[in-house]
Amino acid sequence: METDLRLESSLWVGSKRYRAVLTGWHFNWTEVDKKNRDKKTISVPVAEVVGVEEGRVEILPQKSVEDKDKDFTVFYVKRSSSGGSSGLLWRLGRTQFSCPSRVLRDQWTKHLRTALKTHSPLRPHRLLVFINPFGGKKKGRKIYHSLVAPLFELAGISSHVIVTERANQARDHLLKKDLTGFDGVVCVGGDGMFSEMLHGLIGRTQQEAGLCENDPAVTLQPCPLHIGIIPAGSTDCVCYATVGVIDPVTSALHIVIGDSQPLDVCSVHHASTLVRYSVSLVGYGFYGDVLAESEKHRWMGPLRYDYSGTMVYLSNRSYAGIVQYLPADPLLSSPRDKTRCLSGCSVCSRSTERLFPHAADSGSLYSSNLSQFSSDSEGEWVSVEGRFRCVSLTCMSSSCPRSPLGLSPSAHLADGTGDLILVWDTHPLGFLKFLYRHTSTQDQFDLPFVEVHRVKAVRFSVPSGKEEEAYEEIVGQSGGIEEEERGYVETVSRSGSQQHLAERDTGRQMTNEQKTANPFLCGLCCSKSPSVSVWNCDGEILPFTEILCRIHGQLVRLYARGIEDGTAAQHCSEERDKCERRCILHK
Ligand SMILES: Nc1ncnc2c1ncn2[C@@H]1O[C@H](COP(=O)(O)OP(=O)(O)OP(=O)(O)O)[C@@H](O)[C@H]1O
Ligand SMILES: CCCCCCCCCCCCC/C=C/[C@@H](O)[C@H](CO)NC(C)=O
Ligand SMILES: [Ca+2]
Repeated sequence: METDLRLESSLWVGSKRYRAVLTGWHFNWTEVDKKNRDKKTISVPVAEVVGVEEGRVEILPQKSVEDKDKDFTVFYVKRSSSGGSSGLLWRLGRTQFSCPSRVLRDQWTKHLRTALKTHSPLRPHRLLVFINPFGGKKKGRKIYHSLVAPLFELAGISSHVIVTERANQARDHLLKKDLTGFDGVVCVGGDGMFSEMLHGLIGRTQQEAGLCENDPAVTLQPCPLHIGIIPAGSTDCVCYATVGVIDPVTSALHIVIGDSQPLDVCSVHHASTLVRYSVSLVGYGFYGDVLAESEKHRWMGPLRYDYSGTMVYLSNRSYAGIVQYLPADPLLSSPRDKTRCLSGCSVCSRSTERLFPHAADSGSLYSSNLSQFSSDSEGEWVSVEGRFRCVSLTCMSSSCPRSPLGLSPSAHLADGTGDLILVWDTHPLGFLKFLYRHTSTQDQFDLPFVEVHRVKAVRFSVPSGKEEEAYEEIVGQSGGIEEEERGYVETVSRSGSQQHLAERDTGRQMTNEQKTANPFLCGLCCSKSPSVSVWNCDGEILPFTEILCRIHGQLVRLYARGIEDGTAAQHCSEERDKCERRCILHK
């Protein structure tokens, strides 16, 4: 009874008879009672089948095969609801089937394997894995070998593993070494390790394409290799924001089945030079200060962020700045439209068509000649000046366990824009309210001193008097912050094009930047407030204050699928669980 990939037959799970059907996209099995009536159906998308093995196979705690020649075992993604994860937590499901004959068993295994190949074209075959042995609780090696490697083996993925011996080893490897034959790279660590992957892969891709990363106006080439993140750090924000949970097994399963999530990347430039790339937060003021303060208390572990957050909050600082931004098209989406970027997000899908208009013709996302920035940069820049508690630019929601909806709950992972959040100076209780709203579902933008703009580029500079003032602070002649300057400065002006803006990053500014880079680092221990903060770029402190940021739509791809809508995914999984429980009871 088979046509192409379709296969249908009776199979047994334990003592129960099932009618099993492979339709190409789905593998279903329906319990049939003694009167031939259908009972519950379990349906697994072929794309979520991890592996198919002959015999009765277990892989945990270690691989064992009972070679019954009429049996086969199917491993697949099973959604778990434990810990309130709404089905975002994935586990390896396993069902052992018995066939009436060996011929039928071979037909099933052959058809299922062919269906996998046909319907999951992005499954990796060969991966380059970097483990940071010192990340987080220093469990990277153990996490990889006990939880991840068995899943890779089951899925037939061969991996080349490098345990790093120094910071930036992974980045340098990706920049210089032969990467032929690899489908993707995987980091086992935290956001810092992910950042190494990001810089290595983007840099390598631009080198090979002959593009200059320093020029913010250049359209960068998207990276051909996918990035997988196995969370094993003390901050795993990128993993949380793209998968929805911080769990090595879930992330390994997303890699194994070849999920693909494009991601916007922000390039940060100073004086016409690339400083860093970011996917999450580029933040000045509060978030920069918290990071700088937390560096002094690394020994506290992840608790250092809470401690430093409190200290910085109590220090009650605001900073003068000029923020210029290039708004994104307001007709496409808005940071206050109350939507969430979920798996299969329509805003991001429409952006793919806009960002890669020729991809459908050529069959590849990577072969189109992009002009996303140049064509859209015709829009006008907006300029605001005043004192800010914080200035944050985030390419994604930047959700994390501390702030489950994130810095900008309606931001999109892959729409080619970022959200610029301006928190003007306000009284301490107002700012506390703003911070507190990050932890709840209350709208953190519904406050009179907060603005949010969906943007394609941002430039930040310090008012000219402040540069000199900051310099004087270093050499000990400064007068500090002038009280009457706190609060709004109602300047909204229009300035020239992005090209023009880049040209205005002069050598003179760079000299002053270097002068102003350091005073904050001793800020909290000094009695006087510094007049400049530092930039927090995905958890790294930038050495410059005056920067230009530009968002590059979908520059990299992760082995992830964004946040799934819990209810739909959960329903299928619960049905599957019920069936498995019944089978176990009847054994
Ligand atoms: N073998 C190594 N020795 C020292 N540093 C390393 C090594 N391998 C990677 N690193 C660096 O360690 C930094 C932190 O690593 P990672 O992000 O994996 O862990 P983390 O615990 O989340 O980090 P953090 O301590 O910043 O919270 C990264 O920026 C990376 O460059
Ligand atoms: C009164 C309660 C105050 C609680 C304030 C909680 C605010 C939480 C906001 C978290 C934002 C996290 C943004 C993400 C940052 C990452 O990019 C970066 C890299 O890991 N992490 C850090 C710590 O900078
Ligand atoms: Ca975005």
